[in-house]
Amino acid sequence: MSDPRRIHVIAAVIRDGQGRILIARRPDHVHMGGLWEFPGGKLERDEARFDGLVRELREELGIGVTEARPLLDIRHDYPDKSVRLDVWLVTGFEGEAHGAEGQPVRWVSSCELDEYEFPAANGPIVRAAQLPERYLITPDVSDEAELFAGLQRAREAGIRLVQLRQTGMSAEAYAALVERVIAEFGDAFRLMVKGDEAPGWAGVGWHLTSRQLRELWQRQQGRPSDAYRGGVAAPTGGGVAASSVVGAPTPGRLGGAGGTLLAASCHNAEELAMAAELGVDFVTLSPVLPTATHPDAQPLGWERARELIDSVNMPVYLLGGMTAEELPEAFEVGAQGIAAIRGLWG
Ligand SMILES: Nc1nc2c([nH]c(=O)n2[C@@H]2O[C@H](COP(=O)(O)OP(=O)(O)OP(=O)(O)O)[C@@H](O)[C@H]2O)c(=O)[nH]1
Ligand SMILES: [Mg+2]
Repeated sequence: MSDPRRIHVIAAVIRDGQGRILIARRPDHVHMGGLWEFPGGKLERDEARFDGLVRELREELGIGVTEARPLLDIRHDYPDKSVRLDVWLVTGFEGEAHGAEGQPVRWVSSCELDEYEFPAANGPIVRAAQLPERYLITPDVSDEAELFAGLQRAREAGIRLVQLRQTGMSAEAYAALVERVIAEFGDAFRLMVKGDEAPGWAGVGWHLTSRQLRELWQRQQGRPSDAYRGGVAAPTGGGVAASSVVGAPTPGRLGGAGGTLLAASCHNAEELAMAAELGVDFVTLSPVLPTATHPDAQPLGWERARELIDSVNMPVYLLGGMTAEELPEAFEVGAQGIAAIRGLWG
């Protein structure tokens, strides 16, 4: 299972009370020298992961970790070495972080992360650092006032990522609704929309159905990246974010937190692999638990969810029977967090 030649690295996304994140610059002479990184280093033999995290942050930054949880676990093969980047989110620490080994360190907002150059493996880590732990998918509601009241409650509950999922609407009516939601909640939410092509509104992301994911993946096979990008109608308003990750293996990607997020709905290993190959920013994986809306669907269960999350290097939101109560279990199996319709619709 685990390859003994793969180097197990613990890295930390450290978030302060204002939501800023700490990055450090790697010395010029080391592997990936001169690039920015999330502080951390190699786990020692027989060392527990949390102990390794605490040790590395004491050595490199002079801080004592008091609160942390796993954020993302990725495997990456550089030409000269293979790493497992075991990334933790640190939300509590004692002491003032400083470059204890002489390295420059900087506190930056999550959007500013896009402006720094990181090693190639770091793209998904940057995305995980920028994405919240709850992803609200709006339920079908009969009237717009009810929808807006629910969105207002979501905003007050601190929800920041929302998919506007209104079924049975014409494309025109849906587009008009999106514009009213942007006018009312544009600053509060990262909005994700459905549709046959990439949305044209600045900052609004596109959430692919699994059928669209498959079509997009098939169209991309054997095509140069430009053809792919042209083929899916790259967003006009938001623009395509320049990838800040050196040598990122994601030709033709539409994603980028500063630009337009691209997400996909996945249900199995095959769809997850397609999403990974397309370089989407994040996915939902469902159904994890039985739900009233899909009583016939066979739920994955937590252990299968864990295996599937482990098979890809992307932030995964678990969907299906999720409420905020399931968050600790979702983190435990390696998820970015939970996605829900009713479970997050206060
Ligand atoms: N700490 C850290 N390492 C990363 C990141 N991204 C990434 O590809 N790596 C790779 O993971 C490995 C981590 O090694 P490191 O140099 O930090 O290890 P360390 O602190 O234990 O130092 P050491 O060289 O003194 O043993 C390097 O090959 C580095 O290129 C990141 O964001 N943070
Ligand atoms: Mg290090």
